[in-house]
Amino acid sequence: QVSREETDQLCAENTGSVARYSPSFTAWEYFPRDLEERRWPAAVLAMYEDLGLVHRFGIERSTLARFVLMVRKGYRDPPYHNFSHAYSVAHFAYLMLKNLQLVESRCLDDLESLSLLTACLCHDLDHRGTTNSFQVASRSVLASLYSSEGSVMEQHHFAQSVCILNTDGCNILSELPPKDYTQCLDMVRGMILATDLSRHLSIMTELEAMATGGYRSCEPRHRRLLHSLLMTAADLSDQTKRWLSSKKAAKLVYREFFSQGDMEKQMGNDPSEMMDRERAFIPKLQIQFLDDIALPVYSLMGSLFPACEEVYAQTKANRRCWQRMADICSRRNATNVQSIDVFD
Ligand SMILES: Cc1nc2ccc(C(=O)NCC(C)C)cc2n2c(-c3cc(OC(C)(C)C)ccc3Cl)nnc12
Ligand SMILES: [Mg+2]
Ligand SMILES: [Zn+2]
Repeated sequence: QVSREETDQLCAENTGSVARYSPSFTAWEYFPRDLEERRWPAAVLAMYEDLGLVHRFGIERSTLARFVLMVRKGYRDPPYHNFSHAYSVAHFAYLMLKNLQLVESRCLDDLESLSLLTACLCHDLDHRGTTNSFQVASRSVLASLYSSEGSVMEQHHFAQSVCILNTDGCNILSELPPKDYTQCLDMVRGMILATDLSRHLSIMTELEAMATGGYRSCEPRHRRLLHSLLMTAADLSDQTKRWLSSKKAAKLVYREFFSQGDMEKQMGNDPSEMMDRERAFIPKLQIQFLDDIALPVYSLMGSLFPACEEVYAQTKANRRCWQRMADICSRRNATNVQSIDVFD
């Protein structure tokens, strides 16, 4: 649980305007992890307030403070999938809501805005730094619980979110009428499940059709598709920031992948190239990941929301940097993660 003084201290924080955290807090290029770590919970409170969600849904400040502190406690400390990732993903959702005016333009309503920010904050709760397939291969408890429906980790992340909401004094949705409460939880569940890569890949065709034909807010399917796209755009947002920040984030992802690969070797299994520190050539893998997964997401965002073009442009710029690194590294035939440190 969370101590009383911690909650009171956070609650007392005059979170005030978001400019207190940085003059560029609402800029696409702002890297939220540049804010000192102990101020992240206060910045999350400020985002809920700045979006008008505290007032609109009658959220008690102390409840929101306890909720955010419980969520922070609910994250473990793997290299990448820790609270700093959750906080960054929530910040990007805030940027999209703010800069694309998703509620003002009636693409989303208030309840979807509340669901999106909350889903982002909770979307990787209790992550162990290993993938869904590793859960199944290692016969983890989570696999025994969830592998029949797939999305093992994402189902667990949602279950953990519900646990926190059901903890005394942490239910930020308690003032919602029953219908809205159920709808919000249902949307948070769909949004968290949308961050399973295989689910994302399975809706790419529908997303492209929606981007070509235009978003129709009157169609429930379009709204669900938009929820999913916004979640993946937020989940990958490290790749839309300046080069050094996005490269550093990528290295943390590979630190997780490589330690999973080490465990797979100990289990007598052969890890995929991406997980194998002996075989992986990160620049090439990153170019593949950006081309196959990240760039299409921001290209779709750019075609649905012109104000998002610069995000797509920065991600393309980062891909060019990986290409330059691939050319230089392969000339020096330096292959593994240590060699790319020379660019720090
Ligand atoms: C820098 C960076 N490189 C990555 C390289 C590879 C992969 C990967 O999973 N490849 C699997 C093969 C089968 C293609 C993910 C990477 N990745 C993610 C990420 C994205 C996720 O899924 C959504 C958000 C739905 C796209 C889910 C989990 C993660 Cl860790 N975040 N940052 C990264
Ligand atoms: Mg995840
Ligand atoms: Zn994530």
